Amino acid sequence: MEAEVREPGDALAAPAGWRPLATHPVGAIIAHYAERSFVAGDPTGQGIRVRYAWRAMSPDEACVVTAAEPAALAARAWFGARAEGPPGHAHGGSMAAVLDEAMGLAVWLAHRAAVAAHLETDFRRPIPLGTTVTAETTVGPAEGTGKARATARLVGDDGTVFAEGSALFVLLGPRHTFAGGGA
Ligand SMILES: CCCCCCCCCCCCCCCC(=O)SCCNC(=O)CCNC(=O)[C@H](O)C(C)(C)COP(=O)(O)OP(=O)(O)OC[C@H]1O[C@@H](n2cnc3c(N)ncnc32)[C@H](O)[C@@H]1OP(=O)(O)O
Repeated sequence: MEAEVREPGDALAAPAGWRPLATHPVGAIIAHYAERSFVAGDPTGQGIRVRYAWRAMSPDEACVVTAAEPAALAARAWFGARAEGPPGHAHGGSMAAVLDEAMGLAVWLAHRAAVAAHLETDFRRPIPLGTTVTAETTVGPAEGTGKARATARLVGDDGTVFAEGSALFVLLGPRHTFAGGGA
């Protein structure tokens, strides 16, 4: 039987100073993708619920210069009973999945469509089921022929850092074939 887990209520709302992702011109496309994704695609389910937000970056903050409107991406993420790993706590894979997608979409927003080539995760503290955290992301500039590094961390509302991730993304170009799907 699944444990009783506190519902997020309004906790998934965008943090102060942030706006829903769908209100950004590129973010609207990303939000469309997120609606179908394994991570954010079940906004009322008992697994992971994720809601993305963006804010404009000031010129001195924007290490990314390729985007027309440099924007930072954050997510609010809630871990429900179906995201369980250790009893009463979030599965590490669910935490890594949130980090991965938040970084990936941050790279999309900063550069263009990309996929993760390499992902690292440090689990710092267990996340009790029913907790809502903020996924904070940073994205570096484009490197070489089309790569970008990103970081993300899952932070509780009391400042607890639950997990940290870093990843290398390959920016998709004409030689890549990720536009379609299915076997
Ligand atoms: C309309 C448009 C729709 C588009 C629609 C897209 C749908 C996508 C949505 C995703 C939204 C985000 C979601 C969350 C992010 C995921 O979770 S994405 C899913 C997980 N990732 C994957 O499935 C990717 C699987 N891997 C691959 O397809 C290929 O290995 C890759 C990553 C595309 C790279 O292939 P490639 O471009 O042929 O690679 P290659 O030329 O060998 O390497 C390019 C560069 O990357 C480096 N590199 C490659 N792999 C690695 C590695 N593992 N470690 C270190 N360096 C590496 C190479 O050394 C090289 O560096 P340079 O020589 O340029 O300095």
